[in-house]
Amino acid sequence: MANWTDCLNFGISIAKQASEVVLSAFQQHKEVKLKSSPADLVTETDQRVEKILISAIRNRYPQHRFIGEESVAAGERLELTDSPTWIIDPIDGTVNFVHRFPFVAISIAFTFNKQIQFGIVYSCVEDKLFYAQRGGGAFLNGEPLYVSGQQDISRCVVVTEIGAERDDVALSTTTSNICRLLKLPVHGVRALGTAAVDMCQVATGGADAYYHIGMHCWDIAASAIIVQEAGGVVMDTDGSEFDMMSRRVIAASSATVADRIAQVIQAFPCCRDDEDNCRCGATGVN
Ligand SMILES: O=P(O)(O)O[C@H]1[C@H](O)[C@@H](O)[C@H](O)[C@@H](O)[C@@H]1O
Ligand SMILES: [Mg+2]
Ligand SMILES: [Mg+2]
Repeated sequence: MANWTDCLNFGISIAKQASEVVLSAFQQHKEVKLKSSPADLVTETDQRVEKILISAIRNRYPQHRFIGEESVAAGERLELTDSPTWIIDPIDGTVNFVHRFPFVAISIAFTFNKQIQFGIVYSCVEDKLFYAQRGGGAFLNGEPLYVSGQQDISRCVVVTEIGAERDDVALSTTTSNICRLLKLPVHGVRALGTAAVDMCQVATGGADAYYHIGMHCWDIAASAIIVQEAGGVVMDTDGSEFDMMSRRVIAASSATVADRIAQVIQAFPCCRDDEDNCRCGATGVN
């Protein structure tokens, strides 16, 4: 059984180093480019942080492979193999970063044999380091994390996102899902603007569930294992097993709450991340 602890520790150290780049740019003016929609932004800092992370990892682990949000956006093929693979979102919450809304994270997941072995989500402005290794528990700044265990949907705070998809079908599905949950009722619905930090709230017990349709593997792969190792449940919105490439996810404090949300919400169609002609994450931005 391979032990990836050295990779995890290296990942944490480079996430903290890279966050210095994010924080030094946070208050500065940013040049913004558009990707898949007018709400899907990228800055030079996103691209620079991804290059810093990948070159540092490649230098230490030359045989490892990468799936990086901005590399895919620049046209690199997205292919998950059995090889050790780093799945990187250099800035999760780029809209927040551009607007100086203080929830931006570096998200790094690591897979082997296509199974997530560890995840790191570093919320830079908050200085909150979430991480988990398979079988080793979940932590926030070194303290163990546990989900709320809530079983009653009417006592839940649910986190979701109004993503970058702004076509009529996505918007009507997204808003009707929120209305259906509010009518159950749930205690509240929240959105921080970063899928990774949203989902980590479930691991802390501060939220009881998170769901999203349309995000990408790099948005949620790290936080998925953090929720699982905190005792939570992660699955597809249709109730099937979690599939990080499907662009649909429910993370919850319990299977009861996850199943209830799967009954209530609907998904809009979007191509899989690993679909060859899926151009949702890539727009040839250089
Ligand atoms: O900020 P990025 O890395 O682009 O990720 C966001 C994604 O683009 C949005 O569609 C989602 O709604 C956010 O939750 C992601 O964090
Ligand atoms: Mg993201
Ligand atoms: Mg990003």
